[in-house]
Amino acid sequence: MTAVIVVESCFGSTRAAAQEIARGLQDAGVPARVLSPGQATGEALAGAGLVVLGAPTHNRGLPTTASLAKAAAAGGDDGAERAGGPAGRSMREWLATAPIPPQARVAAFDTVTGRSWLHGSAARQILKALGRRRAPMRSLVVTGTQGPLAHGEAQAARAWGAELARP
Ligand SMILES: Cc1cc2nc3c(=O)[nH]c(=O)nc-3n(C[C@H](O)[C@H](O)[C@H](O)COP(=O)(O)O)c2cc1C
Repeated sequence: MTAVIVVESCFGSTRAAAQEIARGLQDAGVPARVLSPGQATGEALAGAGLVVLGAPTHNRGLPTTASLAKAAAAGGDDGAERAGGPAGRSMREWLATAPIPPQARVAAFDTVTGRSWLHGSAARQILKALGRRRAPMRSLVVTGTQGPLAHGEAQAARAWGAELARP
C-alpha cells in the first residue's frame, strides 16, 4: 500500500502535522507523500491505498476564500501554496472534484486552537463533503493562530500515521 497526504496550510502547522503523519506511516512501512491540493491530481493519487486529507480549521470549518485572505493578510500565505498556477487550489476547491481512487481508504485531520465543539473541525467538514463521516479523524492542537503545534502534538500526529498504516 502507498499513502498520499493532501494538505492545505496557511502558517505551516497543518503542513508540519502532515509531515509527521507521513513519518508515522513510513515508520510502519507504508510509503507516504505529502502534496498540496494543486499537486493532488488524479494521476498523482492513482494507486494510493490511503488518502489522508488535512486543513487548518477556520471559523469552525474548512477555510474559505475570505478566511484564507484574512490569514494571508496576517502573513499566512504558505509560500507557493496558493501563488497561482496548478498549485494554487484550496482544499475546499479540491473537494469539489476530489480525485480519490474508489478503492482507497480515507482519513482526515485538522489543526485547531483548542479541542472542543467551540473550536469546530475542518476535518469533520472534509469527511462530510466526501460522505465518509465514519472515516478516521484527528484534530491536532496549535498554540495560536500562527502555530506552532502544541507540545506533544507532533508525536501524536506521527503515532496516528502509524495507526493508519494498519487496515
Ligand atoms: C481566519 C481564521 C479563522 C480561524 N478560526 C478558527 C476556529 O474557528 N477554530 C480554531 O480552533 N482555530 C481557528 N483559527 C486558528 C487556526 O486553527 C490556525 O491558524 C491553524 O490551525 C494554523 O494552521 P496552519 O499553520 O496550517 O495555517 C483560525 C485562523 C484564522 C486565520
